[in-house]
Amino acid sequence: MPGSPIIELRNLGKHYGNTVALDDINLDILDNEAFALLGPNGAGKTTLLHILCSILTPDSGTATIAGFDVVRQPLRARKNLGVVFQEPSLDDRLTVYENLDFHCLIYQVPARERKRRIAEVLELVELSDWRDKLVRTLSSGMKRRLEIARALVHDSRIVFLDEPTVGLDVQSRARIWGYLDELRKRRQLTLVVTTHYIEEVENCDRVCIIDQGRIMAIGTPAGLKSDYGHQSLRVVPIDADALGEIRAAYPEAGQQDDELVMPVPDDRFAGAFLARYGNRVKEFVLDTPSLEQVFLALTGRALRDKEASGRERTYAFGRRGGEHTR
Ligand SMILES: Nc1ncnc2c1ncn2[C@@H]1O[C@H](COP(=O)(O)OP(=O)(O)OP(=O)(O)O)[C@@H](O)[C@H]1O
Repeated sequence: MPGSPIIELRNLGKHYGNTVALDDINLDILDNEAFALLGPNGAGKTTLLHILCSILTPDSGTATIAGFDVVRQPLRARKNLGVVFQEPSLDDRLTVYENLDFHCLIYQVPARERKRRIAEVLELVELSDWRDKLVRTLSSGMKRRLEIARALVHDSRIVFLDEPTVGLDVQSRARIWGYLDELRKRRQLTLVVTTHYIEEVENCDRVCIIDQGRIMAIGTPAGLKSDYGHQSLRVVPIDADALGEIRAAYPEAGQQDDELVMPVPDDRFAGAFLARYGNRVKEFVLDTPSLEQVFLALTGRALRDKEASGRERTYAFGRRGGEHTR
């Protein structure tokens, strides 16, 4: 169960020249919750995570992790943090084991514990059999799993994942969420995830919708849907006459090809429509509120531009030969 705040942001601001990346952000993330930052391209998600990791310095405001200020006490703030960055950051000239061992060394994991912890995280992400393989021989899905293992190996209490599933196929994405769920059952862990896959944030305890550096709404997926979503009725009339008749009766209906979409204002609406036009339609679907609708209502945009950016990144990654040697 989520507990008290473990990450606290107060009046946090960050500019790049004239671009406002974060505008007066106030936010508490709770111990042991799965928290999603959802926003389109350029919303400020990566900037926020980079400030929390002490990679970037904010222009104004404060951010603390477990009570430690990320600017004044960066080492202590980072001690309990595991990070999976958007861009792959493994050393592909080393083996799976060596990557993890090196990370343990940096985080001062005692030598006698290293082997056990590495074996544990490799088992979790199903890479035990790949322990001695060079990272360059792994598929992109396996590399992501290894990065997750690396973020966990120093027993981090908080894990940041910046677009952990971007560029992966549906099965690999489901697998990664499977590991994260399993992990949260095994131990206390706060997950902070940025994603543009709306279906992924349904798994999270709370979702923060961010756009142009500002928080638009925070809540549970169900709470956001009931506060900002709405039901809609989609019908396909039997012919052009029926379509014209229904359009005239419901001028608020939107039209897509031969389908009409009507906002549902109350519980009686669908029944009343059916009683009147039931024999004039060949398809009738009552859509439940979705987070997509919530996002659209709050930002005035769909998340599609973000998808293009994810794809571009994947292509860029492919152009570099699918490898990263940072
Ligand atoms: N180094 C930089 N120099 C100038 N502008 C930047 C820099 N990094 C980010 N920005 C701008 O700041 C804003 C926030 O970017 P940020 O990368 O934090 O967004 P994001 O939500 O993580 O999007 P994405 O997932 O596409 O990276 C954007 O307008 C972006 O163009």
